[in-house]
Amino acid sequence: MIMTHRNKNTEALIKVNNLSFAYDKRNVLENVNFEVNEGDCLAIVGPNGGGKSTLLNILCGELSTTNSSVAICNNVPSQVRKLLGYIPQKNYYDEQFPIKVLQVVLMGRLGGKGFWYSKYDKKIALENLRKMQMENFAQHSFPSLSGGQKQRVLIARALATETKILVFDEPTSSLDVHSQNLFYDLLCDLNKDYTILVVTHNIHEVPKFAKSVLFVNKNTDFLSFTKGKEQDFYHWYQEKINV
Ligand SMILES: Nc1ncnc2c1ncn2[C@@H]1O[C@H](COP(=O)(O)OP(=O)(O)OP(=O)(O)O)[C@@H](O)[C@H]1O
Repeated sequence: MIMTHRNKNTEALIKVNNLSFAYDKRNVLENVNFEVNEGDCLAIVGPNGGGKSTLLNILCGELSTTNSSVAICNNVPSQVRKLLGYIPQKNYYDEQFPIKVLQVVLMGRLGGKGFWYSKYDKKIALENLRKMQMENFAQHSFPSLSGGQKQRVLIARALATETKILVFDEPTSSLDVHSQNLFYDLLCDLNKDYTILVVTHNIHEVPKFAKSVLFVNKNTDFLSFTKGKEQDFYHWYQEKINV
């Protein structure tokens, strides 16, 4: 297992440099440093309350920092929100609201231009539904889909923003074992075209998809993952969690 340092030949997509963040003067992230290269598939792990969601919110531009400690493609996150496609753990639609699958994906095309979609937007939405093998569900009611199908639609919505980085928050928490395995196959497939970040508590699933791992517990530690060296990863994780 090779620890911590990255190949510097390519410029990192995400650069975090001496990031600290506090809620009400209480630091929840302290002196955080890491980089994510294009094509990486990064698992973000750590205990409850360690700061994973806070870090994601900063990367997605939802929480701002006072200095220039975070750069996405050399920009401040809030200026390049479209570069990160966030796929939430749960969907936040009212389960009774009769929104169609295609309308959910078209939301990925809203970009400060109001609720107006062009033919091109519709083409992009349908193309991404096809990629997720959900094209035949375009006119179905979104709330009527299964958890796994909803997840594929939400991925299609993120892809429709023409994003570079896909960000998953606890993606397998409501999936059965078969759907989890299908999801990890899908993740590896998506990773051919997109850089991926996955927040997970499912440590035993990490070796199925991760190329690197970030442990977050106020501070962070970064690990490059080597296939076949899973035991090294588990030891590293145990050491971190027992501190
Ligand atoms: N909006 C907020 N205001 C004040 N404190 C907050 C807020 N959001 C999170 N916190 C606190 O910040 C700390 C980090 O929370 P965060 O949700 O980032 O951790 P996490 O690693 O994502 O946790 P989990 O694994 O439980 O989802 C926690 O102590 C939490 O109580």
